[in-house]
Amino acid sequence: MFIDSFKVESPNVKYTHDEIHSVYNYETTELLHENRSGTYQWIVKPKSVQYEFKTDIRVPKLGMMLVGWGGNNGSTLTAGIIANREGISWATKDKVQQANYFGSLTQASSIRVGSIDGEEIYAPFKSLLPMVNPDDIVFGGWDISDMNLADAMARSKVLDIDLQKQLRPYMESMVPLPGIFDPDFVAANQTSRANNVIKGTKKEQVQQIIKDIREFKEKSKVDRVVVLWTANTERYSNVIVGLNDTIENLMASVDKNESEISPSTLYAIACVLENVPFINGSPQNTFVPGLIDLAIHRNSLIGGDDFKSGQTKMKSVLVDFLVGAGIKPTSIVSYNHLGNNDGMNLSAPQTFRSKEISKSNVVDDMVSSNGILFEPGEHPDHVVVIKYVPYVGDSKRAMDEYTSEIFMGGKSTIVLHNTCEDSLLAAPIILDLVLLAELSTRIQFKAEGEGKFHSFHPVATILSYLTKAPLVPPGTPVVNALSKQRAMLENIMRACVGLAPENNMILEYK
Ligand SMILES: NC(=O)c1ccc[n+]([C@@H]2O[C@H](COP(=O)([O-])OP(=O)(O)OC[C@H]3O[C@@H](n4cnc5c(N)ncnc54)[C@H](O)[C@@H]3O)[C@@H](O)[C@H]2O)c1
Ligand SMILES: O=P([O-])([O-])O[C@@H]1[C@@H](O)[C@H](O)[C@@H](O)[C@H](O)[C@@H]1O
Repeated sequence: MFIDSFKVESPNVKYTHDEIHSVYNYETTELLHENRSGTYQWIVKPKSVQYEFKTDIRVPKLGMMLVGWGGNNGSTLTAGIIANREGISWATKDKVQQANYFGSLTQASSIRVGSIDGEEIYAPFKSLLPMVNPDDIVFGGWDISDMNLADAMARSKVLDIDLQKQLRPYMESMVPLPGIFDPDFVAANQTSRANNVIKGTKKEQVQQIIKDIREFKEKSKVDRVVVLWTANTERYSNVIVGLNDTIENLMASVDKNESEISPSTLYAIACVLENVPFINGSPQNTFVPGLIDLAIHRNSLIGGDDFKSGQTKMKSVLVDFLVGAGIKPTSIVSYNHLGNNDGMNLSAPQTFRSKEISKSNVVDDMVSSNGILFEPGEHPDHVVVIKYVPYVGDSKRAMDEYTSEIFMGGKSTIVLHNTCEDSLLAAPIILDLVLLAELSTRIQFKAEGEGKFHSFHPVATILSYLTKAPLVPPGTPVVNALSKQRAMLENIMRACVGLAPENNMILEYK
């Protein structure tokens, strides 16, 4: 059965007019490696830590500023939200299609809240905590191409033409602000697009982005802004001692107009200085060490990297299943081709290399979780290929071959083939990233013994379900397995309303 909403009644949860306060017992373990009677043993001690969560339920009016607004993802997301807001339907060759949010964790997935009379009861994911309604989001952003959003939607060739015609009047007046462009960081084939760029030194460019955010806030009367990079994949920046390794060195490099500071890092600096959450949807190392330190120092949310949309999402499910089932994946070969502007930009070796890195590390945590299958340091062969094939446009083809060793020396090969519009996968992920980033800034918590409530660590691991290469604070484990990432997010939100983590035991029926 599906219910629309629910309220938790518990001595551990208090609702006031502006917050939900919950007291939550976190059941965890403490590990010790101790010498007991001459031999070292691992001792695992269950432990319970009491936490308090405070969630501000006053949902702000939210502005979403996209870097690369006029790209395939940016124009598709803008179009999709307007179509949902306006209740637009359109004729396809199969049927009359209604706008929807399929593919969005927050808008189109559900959570289990319990069972009654032998029936499981589910509710919308978004009913867990008050979140911004996508209908109320105000759009803005930057693009190095000055094309308005209606023309950009047509250029991207993603949405049905009947839908595009209906959306055009809403999108024609939306024109991206000039962006920071540096041809050294993207493929040479992108330069012809760059007719809308911010001039000046790097310091002046950062100042311009700050001014843009302030003016956008003022004009659109939003309370909060989240900025998200969905612009071209850049090459990796070189991380160099003295250049970008500390806050001071990074800021001094901006002042000195050092060429190795990338456009994405400049946008991120501006956001951190303005205390505006900044999310990186592409694979490059925007978050150089000096920037991570700056975000920590100013307690300003940063999250990334690289939307986990298609092939990699499948990989973080399939390899988790294989390793969890005691099957040993030994070779993973992932190939895809696509013909959109993203594919064209990735045809240069240096930008492809950024993607190769974010797509390759995704199985590491699953492999290292099973020492029965894998020796320390042993990894499956893992190859990632991307090719640019203009004819297929945004309709990405992904082909994967997984070979595994099974019982008694047997071999199992699984082959997957997926054809799908890349931007229709990414757009709902962008929406979720922005909504969840905003929500997480309204949550405060403290563990027993901690005097004051505080926010989550500014490096937002809570967003990792949505990214290929989750950015984590130094010394924090990276989790790529999709089910674990989803459970982490859902369980933290459940804790905020005093609900236990979903444990799937269903003991009441055993
Ligand atoms: N679609 C997916 O499934 C998916 C998944 C993961 C990551 N990504 C990443 O998302 C990004 C966007 O993808 P897309 O298909 O929309 O690409 P796109 O090329 O269609 O759009 C990128 C836009 O960014 C603009 N741009 C480039 N550099 C800029 C800058 N410095 N400042 C402002 N604007 C700039 C371009 O003019 C373009 O309009 C890519 O980096 C891609 O790798 C996409
Ligand atoms: O999420 P995923 O399908 O593994 O990865 C995708 C790649 O396969 C594709 O080549 C690239 O252009 C997209 O931007 C995205 O990164």
